[in-house]
Amino acid sequence: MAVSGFEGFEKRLELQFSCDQVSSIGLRELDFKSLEQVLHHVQCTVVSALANQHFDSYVLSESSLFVYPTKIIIKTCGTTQLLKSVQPFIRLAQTLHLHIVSLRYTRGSFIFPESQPHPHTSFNDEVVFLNNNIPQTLCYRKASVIPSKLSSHSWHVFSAGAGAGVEYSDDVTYTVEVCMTDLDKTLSRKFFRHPNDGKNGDSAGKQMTEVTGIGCINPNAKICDFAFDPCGYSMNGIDGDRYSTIHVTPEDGFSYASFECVGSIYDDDVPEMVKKAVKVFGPGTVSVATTGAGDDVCMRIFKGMEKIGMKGRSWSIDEFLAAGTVVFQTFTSRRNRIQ
Ligand SMILES: C[S@+](CC[C@H](N)C(=O)[O-])C[C@H]1O[C@@H](n2cnc3c(N)ncnc32)[C@H](O)[C@@H]1O
Repeated sequence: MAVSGFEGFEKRLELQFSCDQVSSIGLRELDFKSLEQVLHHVQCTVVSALANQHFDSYVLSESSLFVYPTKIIIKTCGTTQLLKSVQPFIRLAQTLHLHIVSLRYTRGSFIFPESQPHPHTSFNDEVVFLNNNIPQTLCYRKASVIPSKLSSHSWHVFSAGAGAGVEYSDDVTYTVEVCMTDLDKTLSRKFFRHPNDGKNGDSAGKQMTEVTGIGCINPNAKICDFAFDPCGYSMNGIDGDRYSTIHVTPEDGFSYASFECVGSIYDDDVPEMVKKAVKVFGPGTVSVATTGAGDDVCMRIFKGMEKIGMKGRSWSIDEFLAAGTVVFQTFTSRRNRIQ
């Protein structure tokens, strides 16, 4: 951990691959040892895993990894070097005759930016690194920092694709990334372990899932959870072909929690899930970045947040040829106002 405190804000990478003849399991064919070697470059490890017929999910020492037949999603926090996984993942996929067709990198604003190692020393450094480490075939590129009215919350996006709209052309799903800071202190305490409780990371995590209400956010999801010692919590939820994930840094002074899930334009349970997830933490500030959803989904998220006492502070939109529309909303709790 950095001397200042633990950096909760995750870096997130989504890599989409394609192949002339994709086997039914595609990237899921990669052996665990190869994945561990990539994670070694990033500087994190697997602490727990869960899979179904659609994808594999891993809880990491710093956040999560999801492996689908043609897609990898990895988010890591702390001082991990996430972008060092780009080339190794592309090379591993090539061994299965899969080639990369799009990449999306997103993150919020670090609480402790000065503690980040290269290439995460600044967004500019990250963009230079990405431009130098992805193939020329990903020629539709754009980097943007989406601002908000809260100086502590901006949304950093880099997207690259082999064709305009290649990633989302026939995709009916969208992604919601929620970042929460200044968590309610009483609720945060639930993410601290009890000394000598005789539990391990898995059983303590299971108990946290139950007592905090996280298990009720999507009652259909199977959950893989882990409690860190002395505090901290991570979970992956799997529901058919959709994942959800929560990570919690409960320490006072730099408390942070994130919720991420996938929605479909054909159903409308995501705004309700976002509302339930935010209620678990009672945060002072919340940002919600929605990628590839329509206005009505964003409006329902906005209204849901206002219903639970959050005041909408900003709503910004940016367009990415390779990723679609990104809507970035911020909120503050009516219990306090943080600039
Ligand atoms: C990995 S978890 C969740 C990460 C997530 N991005 C977040 O901050 O919400 C981080 C929390 O676990 C705690 N923790 C305890 N042991 C840890 C370990 N070995 N590796 C990473 N975090 C650990 C940290 O202090 C922090 O509170």
